[in-house]
Amino acid sequence: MKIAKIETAEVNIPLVTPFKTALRTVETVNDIVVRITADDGQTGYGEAPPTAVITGETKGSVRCAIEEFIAPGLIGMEIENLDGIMRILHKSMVKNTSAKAAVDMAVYDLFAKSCGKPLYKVLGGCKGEIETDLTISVNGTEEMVRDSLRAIQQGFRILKIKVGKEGQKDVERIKSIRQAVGPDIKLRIDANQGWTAKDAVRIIRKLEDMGIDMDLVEQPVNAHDFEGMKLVTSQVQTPILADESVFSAMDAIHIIKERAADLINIKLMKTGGIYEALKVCAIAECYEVECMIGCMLESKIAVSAAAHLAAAKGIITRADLDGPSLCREDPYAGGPSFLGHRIIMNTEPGLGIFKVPVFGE
Ligand SMILES: C[C@H](N)C(=O)N[C@@H](CCC(=O)O)C(=O)O
Ligand SMILES: [Mg+2]
Repeated sequence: MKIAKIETAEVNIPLVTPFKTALRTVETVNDIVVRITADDGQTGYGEAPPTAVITGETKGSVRCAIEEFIAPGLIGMEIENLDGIMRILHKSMVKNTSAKAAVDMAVYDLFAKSCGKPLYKVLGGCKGEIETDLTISVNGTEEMVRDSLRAIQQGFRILKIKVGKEGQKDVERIKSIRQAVGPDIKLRIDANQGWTAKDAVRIIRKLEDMGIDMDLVEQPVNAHDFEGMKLVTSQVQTPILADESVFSAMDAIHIIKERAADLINIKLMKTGGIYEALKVCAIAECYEVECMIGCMLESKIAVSAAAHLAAAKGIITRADLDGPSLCREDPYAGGPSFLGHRIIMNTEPGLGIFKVPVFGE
């Protein structure tokens, strides 16, 4: 089975409510999708969100990277030569990790289809189901409490609370949500780089002193502030998760060896896809550092690829794969079922997705 054609298109899906973090506010999932067609007519799908504030990519840069730099080197290659494809893909240009991820997942989709198995089984996994959290956007405290209670009514047992706007208000936000949801709901706190290291230590310690239990605090300080990450990790009890600080396997080695975080958030859009994400998993396994699998504002194609990786790897113990739950509609057919907090893996080969309307299917 050879790669015959690589196409891109744009998908636009409104969100249920605006998605707000310390870095940005977004109202729609407006991503680039990829279709790779093999010479026997089989298709593989991928997706890349233009998360300029995190990866530096835009819709235009993703399309240009795929069409002008990545695709030309891959046309005609045998899908069975997965290692060769990945080496060429990753050498095609530096950075542009979301563009690479979209092509990488479409290749893995086709590879798994050629094996006749769902991707997570090809990757050696056997988890048929995984649990995701749901993100609560950063807003006024009352609105965040309301959104948290609604999420619980929908069945979510883990909430990812966005903060990082104003230190004192963030303490109020987290305290009020904990009081409203009770002790059994897990709270993950994501500051999206919004605090200074000293702020972060003060805020987290204050919450700890009030007896407020947090599953983890994600990316408290600037992505490049390794010393800050190290300081926070060493000064608080709550586990610190590196998100924007870890893109590649080399970043993971650096963060882990420096003890600059307790946990790592793997996102295909940061690693450049499954191939590099597997290396991050291997490194994390060596050091027994647990990982979370996360997503950007992605629809079901990209989040399905992440779910397959999570279903395959034991070192991924947490999932923040709420992209499809944040979308108002699901335009695709097939793939894992996203039923609130439950993600049930597909039994069909590959990612399982078989209809992507923007390609006229
Ligand atoms: C959507 C997911 N729950 C999430 O919060 N992802 C990112 C932010 C992604 C974005 O801005 O698109 C994160 O920081 O973990
Ligand atoms: Mg994050």
